[in-house]
Amino acid sequence: MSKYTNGSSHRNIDRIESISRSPYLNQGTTAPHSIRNALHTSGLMPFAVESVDQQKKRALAQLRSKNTDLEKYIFLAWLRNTNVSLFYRIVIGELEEITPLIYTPTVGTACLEYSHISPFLAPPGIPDGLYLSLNDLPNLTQIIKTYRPYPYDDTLTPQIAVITDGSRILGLGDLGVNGMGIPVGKLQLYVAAAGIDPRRTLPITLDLGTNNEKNLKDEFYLGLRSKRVDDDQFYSFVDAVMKSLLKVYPELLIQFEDFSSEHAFDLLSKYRENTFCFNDDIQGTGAVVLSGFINAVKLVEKDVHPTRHRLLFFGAGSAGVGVAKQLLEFFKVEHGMSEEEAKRLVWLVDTKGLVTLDRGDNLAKHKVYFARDDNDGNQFKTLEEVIEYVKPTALIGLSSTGGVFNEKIINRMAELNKNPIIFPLSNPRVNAECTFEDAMKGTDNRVIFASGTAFPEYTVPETGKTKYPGQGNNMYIFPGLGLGAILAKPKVITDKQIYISASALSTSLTEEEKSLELLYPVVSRIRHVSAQVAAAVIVETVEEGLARDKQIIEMVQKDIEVLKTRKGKEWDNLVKFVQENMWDPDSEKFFNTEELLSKSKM
Ligand SMILES: NC(=O)C1=CN([C@@H]2O[C@H](COP(=O)(O)OP(=O)(O)OC[C@H]3O[C@@H](n4cnc5c(N)ncnc54)[C@H](OP(=O)(O)O)[C@@H]3O)[C@@H](O)[C@H]2O)C=CC1
Ligand SMILES: CC(=O)C(=O)O
Ligand SMILES: [Mg+2]
Repeated sequence: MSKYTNGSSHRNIDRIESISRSPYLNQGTTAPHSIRNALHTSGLMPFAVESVDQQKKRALAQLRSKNTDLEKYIFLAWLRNTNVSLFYRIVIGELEEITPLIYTPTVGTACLEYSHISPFLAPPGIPDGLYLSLNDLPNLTQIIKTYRPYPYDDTLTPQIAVITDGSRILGLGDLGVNGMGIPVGKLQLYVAAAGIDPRRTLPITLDLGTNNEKNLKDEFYLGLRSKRVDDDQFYSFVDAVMKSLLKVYPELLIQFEDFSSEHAFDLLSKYRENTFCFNDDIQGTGAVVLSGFINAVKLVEKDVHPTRHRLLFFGAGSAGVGVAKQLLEFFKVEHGMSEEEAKRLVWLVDTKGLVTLDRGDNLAKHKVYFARDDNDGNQFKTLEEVIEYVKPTALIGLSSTGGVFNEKIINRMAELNKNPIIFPLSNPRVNAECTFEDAMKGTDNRVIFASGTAFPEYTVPETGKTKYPGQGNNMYIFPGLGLGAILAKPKVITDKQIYISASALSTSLTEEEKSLELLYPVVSRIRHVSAQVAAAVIVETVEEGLARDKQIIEMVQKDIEVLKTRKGKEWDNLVKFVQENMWDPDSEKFFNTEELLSKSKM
């Protein structure tokens, strides 16, 4: 006989057990004795009932006692998988310290080690994310339906899925199923930075094999031990996953993440017109760099007219081309340039040198749009040669090639420009094209800088003045973009929503941040910034007639003109509305002791 057919008292015991073991509902050492009695957990921990502050203090002390960032990552994963509220309380309270531990750079180290560490990240039965392998093809819908990260809390359906196939994890290449750290990390930022309910997030890794020999030879590698499938199998598997996902969760927002570039572009163009989805590396990165670029343009405006910029992209993959396309929109929208004129401001470099139409190789589809045809037959192989030819005002690194912006390159940028814009955006830190310190030293401290992974501030020895690097990472965009879309409920994500998220991020800086010449707001403000990005996305969605949430349509439509200015009390009210809809580990709305007690008696 099944345990569920064994009478109501057994059902109640099952329920009590799943509440007390739920990483979401259990309160650990802060649970009052009334709760411990009701949940039959008295005696399972020492007598003391401590305050939330004390519980946080202990967790932080433990975290800080670890010797390496990977140990900290493992500790934090365990904490998240055993006590959700405590984990997010410390993340939200210490964003600057903890973001680099759950996201880039440490998530890169964790992904490299994922098969070695993942069995130790959570208690049995608590999954880190959903793995879907080629062998699951006949059962996809059933597997998706039964995936339950937190026992008991199964009434809430996921709102956002981040999905990867592990084929291009940060700048680390093909990591196969070890890429799971990325969807897991991104979704933690959705919770911490934008207040998506953690129970409504769905990290997914597709296992279609790996071409990573190191993984294939690693005795502990946990994915399929075969080479990646061909394109036909790839696209039909992804299609089957998409269909099953949307069958089970029709309203789900899907974020494509860290797919190899050609697949990334193809998947986006295949699904974007009819599915609620976006690609973070192409569109999220495009938006975050656009935002930093808008602020950089303002800083150098007195020396370089905005339409006179010359943008050199080192790296022509999903991120490089995605960013170039987004910057093109800026020149068109803000400066009235034609598409052809704006396109002329962009030069791409890949492993073969300057991307030109007459280079003699078969260009990948996504490179053709920006391939130059005005090079008079000349080909430029090295970055030095291209810099001499282009004389860029901005050098943007999305190549995963650590240190390639060497002293000579940085010095040359400083000779060519009063304030060179240098963005080494590759992740994790070891893959950044240069460090902030090198960029400062190589430009007599004149650089306008943003990197994908945070670098420490730099104090100029001669003046004692401290300068702060920008962090041009899509974490400033995707949480707010996703939250705005989830609230407004359009059926698709449009280019205009992406553009507006960049614009809203660029105007979200405080006067103090502007006075420090920052390109991005400080990370500790990311929750407020995401609310602003979300509010702007909501307004744009209503403006485009795509919003489907009645309350939002009513609220926004009547004040739409003033809301578009992102100023005034109407704007403040909309941001407040967004904030009220954000999940918060300290809110009674989400953790209510009385409710817990009544649930245990049901
Ligand atoms: N800051 C942020 O928010 C984000 C950062 N990124 C980072 O951007 C990087 C690139 O991502 P993505 O575009 O998807 O990756 P891809 O692998 O698709 O693209 C890398 C590009 O760099 C080129 N490249 C690699 N090595 C060299 C070299 N030695 N010289 C010249 N060109 C080179 C490649 O050339 P070829 O085409 O010839 O192979 C390719 O065009 C990653 O490190 C990723 O972490 C990505 C998204 C967001
Ligand atoms: C940040 C990010 O999305 C990447 O490096 O791929
Ligand atoms: Mg990515």
